[in-house]
Amino acid sequence: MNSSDIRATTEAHAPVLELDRASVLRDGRLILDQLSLRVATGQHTAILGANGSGKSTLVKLVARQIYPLAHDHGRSSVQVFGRDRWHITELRGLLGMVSPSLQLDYTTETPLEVFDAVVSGFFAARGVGLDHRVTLSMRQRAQEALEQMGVSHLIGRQMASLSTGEARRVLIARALVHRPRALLLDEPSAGLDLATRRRFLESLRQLARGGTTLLLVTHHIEEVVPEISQVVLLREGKVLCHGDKQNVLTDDLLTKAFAMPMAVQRHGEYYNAVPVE
Ligand SMILES: Nc1ncnc2c1ncn2[C@@H]1O[C@H](COP(=O)(O)OP(=O)(O)OP(=O)(O)O)[C@@H](O)[C@H]1O
Repeated sequence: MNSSDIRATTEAHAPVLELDRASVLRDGRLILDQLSLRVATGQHTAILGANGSGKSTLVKLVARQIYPLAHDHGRSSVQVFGRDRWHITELRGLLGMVSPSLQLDYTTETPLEVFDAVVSGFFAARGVGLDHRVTLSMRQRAQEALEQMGVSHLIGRQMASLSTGEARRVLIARALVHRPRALLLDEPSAGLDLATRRRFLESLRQLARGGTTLLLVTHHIEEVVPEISQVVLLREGKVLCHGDKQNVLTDDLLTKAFAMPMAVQRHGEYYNAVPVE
């Protein structure tokens, strides 16, 4: 099945993500404990939590790198675009993913040129191999995605030579070659300076406005771009609270989530939180 067939057979209105009491056990420890949440198409969402709250585990669960405990009633507790079974390359066509560990894989010293890094997204491969048939339309799409992320000037450079912010944009361009319905971004602005972070967040806003559902997993409240309406707070592998951003980003709830007195600040359409002395 090619990616357009997959798109056609995947319900257009199925939620991006639906967790129904999903639990994950690792090394005998319950790391995610009966997590329930729903992200509808177009419902840009941030999943926030302190270190160790279970964010990376949740990302792995959605990416099908790990599996939840089975329910007695048989229905899987994790549905992505209305399905629980996915071939990973099929899933990438609909749900683009960028994470710090992916970035590490693509910026090692093993040579990889920027355009190849992006166009090889069509083959879910690291770079273009002899058995890959890169069509003209793939090339055009890769070029468009690089332009969309403002990094087409980097074509010809090696991935290992890019700054953190440049590499992050290139990897988002790679995820965008399929025109995914949603993007799952794990700690997207980690390692970016303040100005680069703001510019980067502006490009995420444009993607959101263009119809790509954003699913942001982070402990940085300031990454919650204005388009994000829903916030899920995780604490110790459980959903502490989820709902509209203005009801969740409160002193009281963030104090509980981070186990430290916190004060929420608003800067225009952005939020921040600082520990209270
Ligand atoms: N394979 C594993 N075996 C045992 N414990 C694990 C395993 N993977 C994660 N954990 C534990 O599960 C908890 C949640 O880990 P996870 O990496 O999901 O948290 P996180 O919210 O992503 O943290 P951070 O923000 O620090 O990356 C942590 O206490 C971690 O030590």
